Amino acid sequence: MATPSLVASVVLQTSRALGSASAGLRLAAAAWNAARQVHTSASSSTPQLGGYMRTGTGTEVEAHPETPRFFVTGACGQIGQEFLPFLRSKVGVDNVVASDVRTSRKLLDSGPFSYCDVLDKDNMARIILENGITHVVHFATLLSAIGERNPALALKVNTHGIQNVLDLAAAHGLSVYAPSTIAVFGSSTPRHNTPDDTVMRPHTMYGITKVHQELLGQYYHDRYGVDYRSLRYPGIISANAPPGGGTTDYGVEIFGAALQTGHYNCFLDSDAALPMMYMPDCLEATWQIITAPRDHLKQTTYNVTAVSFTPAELAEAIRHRLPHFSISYSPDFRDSIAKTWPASIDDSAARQQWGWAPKFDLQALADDMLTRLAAKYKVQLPPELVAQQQGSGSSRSVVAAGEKPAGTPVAAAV
Ligand SMILES: NC(=O)c1ccc[n+]([C@@H]2O[C@H](COP(=O)([O-])OP(=O)(O)OC[C@H]3O[C@@H](n4cnc5c(N)ncnc54)[C@H](O)[C@@H]3O)[C@@H](O)[C@H]2O)c1
Ligand SMILES: C[C@@H](O)[C@H](N)C(=O)O
Repeated sequence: MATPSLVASVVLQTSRALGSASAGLRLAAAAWNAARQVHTSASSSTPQLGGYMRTGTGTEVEAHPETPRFFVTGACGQIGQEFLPFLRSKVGVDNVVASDVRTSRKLLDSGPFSYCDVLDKDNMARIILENGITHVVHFATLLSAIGERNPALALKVNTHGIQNVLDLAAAHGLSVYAPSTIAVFGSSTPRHNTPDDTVMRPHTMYGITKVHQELLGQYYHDRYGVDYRSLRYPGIISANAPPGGGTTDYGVEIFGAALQTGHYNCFLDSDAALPMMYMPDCLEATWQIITAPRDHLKQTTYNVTAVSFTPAELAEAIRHRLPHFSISYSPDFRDSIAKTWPASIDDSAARQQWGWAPKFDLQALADDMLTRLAAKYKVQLPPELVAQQQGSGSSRSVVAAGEKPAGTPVAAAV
């Protein structure tokens, strides 16, 4: 069966090749709409057009909109802030409704925004119906460290949030993308090259709620036909938005400290190896899984990674550009969490089934972070890094599909 994702992604790729963005979007919208009607009528998930309270029969007006329309929860977070402009550049500003329980001037000025607490299912239903939403991107979550500070709230937000999203998806025939995490694994999981399908006995409340999310997504897919897709992100490193309270946050903080004070006191120990990814790779992976042809996907959740490194190795990559940078270590409870997570993960299924291939290795990531943050903090960078960045136009290190990036070799990240 031709899925909306398949048809629209083929059309988007074709239009990209033709170099015509607006024509491409129109084509994609038409193809998406045609395929979506086939998909919806053939799906085992019958939209309850009278709403989930079954108060009437409703009309089809909002069920088959002209274009894919996205609703993003937790849009003010580290990933949401960067995914929002990325997604809007692909599908159009007005086809993406951002939401969160907080906001910013930038977010409000950038396109449609609605206040939405993911615990409030009625409000979420209202936004979905009023805006003709077809896809939910669910980012609203409490991360690992903040979750250990308030486990009861993490349990509530993380489990009820995804349940509300999935219930509404089943009721209204929506597709759902909700990321998972390497935190689903625990100390009894194989720690190196961790496969997709393995022991999941996490020790944090965050990890427990994400195992629940993965299983619930699979259940709604199998039972109600919900097109649920998920990636297990590693730690995400980004220059624009600050991280939201996780164990991998050191990987962002270290750059600000290096440029502003020349020293960083790390809350993980020097040898705490973790899988990581730079934000541009995270955005691409997310778009790729959302638009991947349904029949290419053999599972609902995939491991994805780019590079594995320890705090000491990241410090070395920074010192390569800023020789005076120094680091000290004061491991706290986050180090204990990190030690229960994989040092590296196996993402070969993602590579084989839908073509996942990261572009940034450790040094490329470090160089790009330093360049962007130096501009933000108005700090002078070493001339050779400036020259190299200007010369290449970008510090990307393209990694061929199926290869591991050239950072720390996975086997050595022990
Ligand atoms: N950032 C990473 O390194 C990383 C790694 C693995 C997985 N993930 C996953 O990616 C997703 C996004 O993570 P992030 O790093 O952007 O998180 P974040 O903490 O930066 O952002 C989460 C957002 O959710 C919002 N939120 C919290 N409670 C809410 C509620 N009740 N209703 C609505 N919004 C609420 C917060 O205000 C915040 O803006 C999460 O599912 C997370 O598990 C992130
Ligand atoms: C790994 C991930 O899920 C998040 N960055 C955290 O540390 O909690």
